[in-house]
Amino acid sequence: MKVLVIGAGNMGLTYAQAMSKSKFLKKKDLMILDNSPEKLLSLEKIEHFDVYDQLKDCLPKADIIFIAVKPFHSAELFAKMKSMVLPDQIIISIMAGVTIETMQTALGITKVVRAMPNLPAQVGKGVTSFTASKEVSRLELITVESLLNTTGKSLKVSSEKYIDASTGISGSGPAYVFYFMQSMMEAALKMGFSSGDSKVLVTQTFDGAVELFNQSDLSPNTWMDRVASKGGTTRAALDSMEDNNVKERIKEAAYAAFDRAVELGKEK
Ligand SMILES: NC(=O)C1=CN([C@@H]2O[C@H](COP(=O)(O)OP(=O)(O)OC[C@H]3O[C@@H](n4cnc5c(N)ncnc54)[C@H](O)[C@@H]3O)[C@@H](O)[C@H]2O)C=CC1
Ligand SMILES: O=C(O)[C@@H]1CCC=N1
Repeated sequence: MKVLVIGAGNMGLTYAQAMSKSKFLKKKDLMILDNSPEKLLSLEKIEHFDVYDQLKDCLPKADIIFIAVKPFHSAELFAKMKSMVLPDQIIISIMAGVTIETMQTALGITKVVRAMPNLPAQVGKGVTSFTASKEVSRLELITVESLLNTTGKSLKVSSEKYIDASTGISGSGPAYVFYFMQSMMEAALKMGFSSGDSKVLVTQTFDGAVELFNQSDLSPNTWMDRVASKGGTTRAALDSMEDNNVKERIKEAAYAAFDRAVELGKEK
């Protein structure tokens, strides 16, 4: 089985590296294509896969084509690919918003998987939701799932609605966590801690809280109650967040990303 990754950016390169190190693919089974000269230069230093700058040299050899360019580059890319793609090739797209139907029409093929990963894939802790057109067989889907799992966990969803929805939760989600971290680091700095000390206090707090949560069946609400003493400091902080409707604002933000994913799918 040969896999071609188109777009060697944050996500494409992450997936290429994870797949190349997995037991599913041998070195020569993984190809990567980019059209940026600087990117191609940096790829030369990586030995795990063959690097290309022309579709005609790699696309016909691929069984699975992984598309990881920005959504606004997709139409131009599809136009170039259309005359070269073969009916049996499977497309896996991780582009936000771009629908299965759009890809089937633009490429003139039927086997399309839409997936939504996230950036922690870079450290093997990603989560990727995915769904497929009915033409992708059960066996092919098992192969696809194995490839997606090389970057962490995957979740098969029943329709594309949930791909757009998971974009608002897990796809964009790491940025929400970083937003929270940044806010806490800024508060620590304001309280007089050095930037190094602020980083230690905040990162260890996130790491420890997630670890605690993962090692139990308790809900976040229960854990909040364990931290908060009656009339104490944590309650003062949680009350301040409640007074400012922070929870509602976070939900709105997740919906803004969800809505934007749907919108991206309608843009030409
Ligand atoms: N960055 C993230 O956290 C996530 C990104 N995504 C999706 O992944 C996709 C890629 O995002 P990033 O990796 O962040 O973008 P990026 O900008 O880092 O990488 C895109 C790469 O595609 C290349 N490219 C553009 N047009 C091309 C073409 N016609 N042929 C070959 N290569 C081409 C660019 O040179 C660049 O190296 C996007 O569609 C995004 O929606 C999905 C989930 C998370
Ligand atoms: O911001 C974006 O559009 C992409 C999709 C999910 C994360 N990054």
